[in-house]
Amino acid sequence: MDMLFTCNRYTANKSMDNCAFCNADGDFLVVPQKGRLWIATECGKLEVSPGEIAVLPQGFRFAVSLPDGPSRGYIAEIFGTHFQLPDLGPIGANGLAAPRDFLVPTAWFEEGSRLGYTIVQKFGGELFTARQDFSPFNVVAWHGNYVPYKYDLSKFCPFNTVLVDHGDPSINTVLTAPTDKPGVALLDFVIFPPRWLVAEHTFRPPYYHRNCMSEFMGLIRGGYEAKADGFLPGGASLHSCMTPHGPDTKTYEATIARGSEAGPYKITDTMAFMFESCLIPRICPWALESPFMDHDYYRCWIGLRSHFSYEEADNESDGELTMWDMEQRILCA
Ligand SMILES: O=C(O)Cc1cc(O)ccc1O
Ligand SMILES: [Fe+2]
Repeated sequence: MDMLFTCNRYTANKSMDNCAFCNADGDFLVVPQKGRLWIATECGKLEVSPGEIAVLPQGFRFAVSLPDGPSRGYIAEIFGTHFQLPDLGPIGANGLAAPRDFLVPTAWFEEGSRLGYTIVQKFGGELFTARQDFSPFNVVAWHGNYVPYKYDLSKFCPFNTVLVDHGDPSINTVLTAPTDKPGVALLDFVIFPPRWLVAEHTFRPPYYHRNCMSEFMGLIRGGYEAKADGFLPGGASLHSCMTPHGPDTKTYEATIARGSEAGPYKITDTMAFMFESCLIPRICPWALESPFMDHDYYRCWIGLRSHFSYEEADNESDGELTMWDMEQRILCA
């Protein structure tokens, strides 16, 4: 199976009744934004609240109930590989998402006949149905580690710069679906949790950049540090590879006004995330034609002006050659 991915938003106003779903194509990573999900799986039950995530691996049958009524959120789907914890590299043994915080269900089963029970199976991108007269949730015990699981994002232990410069968002990777190329992900699930900003002489919000990855972002709670206006919980943005982006004008001006000596500052009431992929996504007509598409998004950068001062700059390198840094991955302005 080729390594592919999809990014989706879901909305639901009705619990699944006498039916279950199964994805034969790939794994789902579910990010609820509003309303809890009670997910019955063949391995047992998971209750997943906004602020938590669930992974439903390829091939598991599951049924979702909505204890809080209408619900919405985001789903990433990956094909050809599975999610794993990122390699912590120089961070060492502790930090980011800890293995002990990933929770799996205990076995749970139901007995008795369930007439006309429907299994909806996604297979090769198409949906098929099958009828049976019993519940698929008749597994009394299981063992192994290929299993649905959930994770509470508030358990994440963020790392960040403690002196200067803005770290790459990969420092906040919760789960990654790797490719064969080290450091290049089919899909990284990255979060932007509440945390202290302490960097000095640094533009603290996300830098202006364009890069080789495609960035689908969502907001679970509160606001996002790079967008003072317009990015609301439940919304989504897509910056495909090499599309320039960065903080909106309001965020930029407020940051510059604080100056380079801004003291420690805690970002609170926020939980944004990113599905980041090395592949270039195609946007489906449903999304392109949505009445909720923000055709004025570009306006968030109108009025950006340079605060660069030629007099203060070191301009001694006129015409000189300098060493090429082969590691350069991101273009920042
Ligand atoms: O574009 C974004 O808002 C996401 C992002 C955040 C960050 O802190 C650094 C790079 C990046 O792409
Ligand atoms: Fe970005």
